[in-house]
Amino acid sequence: MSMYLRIKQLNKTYGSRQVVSDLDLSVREGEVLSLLGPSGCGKTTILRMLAGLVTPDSGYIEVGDRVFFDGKRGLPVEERGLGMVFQDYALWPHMTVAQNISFGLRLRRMPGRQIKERLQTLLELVNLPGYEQRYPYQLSGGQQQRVAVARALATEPRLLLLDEPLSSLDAALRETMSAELVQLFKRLNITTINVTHDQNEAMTMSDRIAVLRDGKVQQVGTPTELYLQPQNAFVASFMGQANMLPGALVVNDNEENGTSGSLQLLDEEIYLSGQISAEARAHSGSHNFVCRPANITIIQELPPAPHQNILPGQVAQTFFVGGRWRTHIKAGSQQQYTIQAFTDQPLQPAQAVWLEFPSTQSLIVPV
Ligand SMILES: Nc1ncnc2c1ncn2[C@@H]1O[C@H](COP(=O)(O)OP(=O)(O)OP(=O)(O)O)[C@@H](O)[C@H]1O
Repeated sequence: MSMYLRIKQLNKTYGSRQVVSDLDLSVREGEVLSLLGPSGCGKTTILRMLAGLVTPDSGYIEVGDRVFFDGKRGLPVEERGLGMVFQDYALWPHMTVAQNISFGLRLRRMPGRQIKERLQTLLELVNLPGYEQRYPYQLSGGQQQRVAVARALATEPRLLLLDEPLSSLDAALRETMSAELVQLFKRLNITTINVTHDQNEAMTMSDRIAVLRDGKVQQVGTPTELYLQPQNAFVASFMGQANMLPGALVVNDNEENGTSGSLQLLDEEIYLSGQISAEARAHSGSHNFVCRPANITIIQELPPAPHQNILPGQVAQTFFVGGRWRTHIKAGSQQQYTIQAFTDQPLQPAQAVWLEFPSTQSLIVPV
C-alpha cells in the first residue's frame, strides 16, 4: 500500500541538544499512528515540525502529493490544511460551541447556510447535538475535548495532529474517549498522528505505534508486535509490564541459527531460555531476559528435577488487584531480583516459591 505521509532523515537540535535524530517514518492513508515515549523524547517537536510550527534543521516531509519541507524551506502552517488538537490549544472560553467549531469556516468565508449544515454534521459526529449554544465552562472535560476534535475536523483536513488530547481527562473517561475517537477517525478515514506518553492510550487508539527514546525511533509496529516482539529492553518495558533479568547471552553451536537462545543470569549459575531475534543475537552488548507477569507460573512445591527455566524465590508482598493478586517475589541467590507475577490466591509473605518462565513466552533482548 502506498504511503500518505513520508518523513525522511528529519533532524532538529536546540543548542547542542539533538532532540530529533534521523527520523524516518511513513504513515498510510487513514492510519492512526501514535508517537509514544517518555517526557522529553521529542514527540511534540516532531508534531510541531509536521504542523509547520517548528523548522527542522534538515530532512524531508511529504504529505499526499505535497512537499511540506524540502530540506530548506517549509510550506506555511495555513497552507498545510491540517487539523490540530494540541494541549495548549484550548477552546475559546468566550465563544459558544457553535462559534468555536465554525471559526475556521467563517475565516474561509463559507456561506452561513453551509456552515450551519456542517456544524450539525460535526456535532453529530462527536455526539453533541443540541450543545451549540453552550459555553466551554458549561461542558465536562470529555465534552470539551470532543468540541476541540470537531473544531479540528471542521475544515475537512486530510491529516489530523493530536498532542496528548486526552491528558486532562481522568483514566476512565480517557479510555472511553480514545475508543470513541478512533471509531470516528476510522469512519472518516482520516490519517492521524497522535502524541502520547500513555501506553494504554497508544494501544487502544493506534494501528501502529512508533516508540521513541531520546529523539530516536526504537521500533515501529502494531500494538501486538511491540508487545510480543519488542526489539530491545526499552520497548519491552514501555509496552506493558515486563520483568527484566540482566545477564549474558550464551549461544550454543547447535542454536546459532535458531529462534531460541539462553541467558546466564548475572552472578548466578542459572540459565534461562527464551525466544531471541536474529538482531538481538547479533548484538554484542548485554542482554535482558524478559517475561511478562501474566506469563509466569508460581509453583508452591518444588517439582522433581530437572529444573528448566525455574528460579527459586521468596514472597515479598501481595496486592489484591481485583480478581487476582499481584505478587512481588524476591528471586536469585541473593534475592536480588524483584519479580512480579499473578496468583489466584494470596500467598504468605516470606513463603518459599519457585518461578517458572515458559521459554515460548519469554524473550531475550538487547539492553
Ligand atoms: N523551543 C525549544 N528550545 C529549546 N529546547 C526545546 C524547545 N522545545 C523543546 N525543547 C527540548 O527538546 C526536548 C524534546 O521536547 P519535546 O517537547 O519534543 O518532548 P516530548 O517528548 O513532547 O515531551 P513531553 O511529553 O514532556 O511533552 C526536551 O528536552 C525539551 O526541553
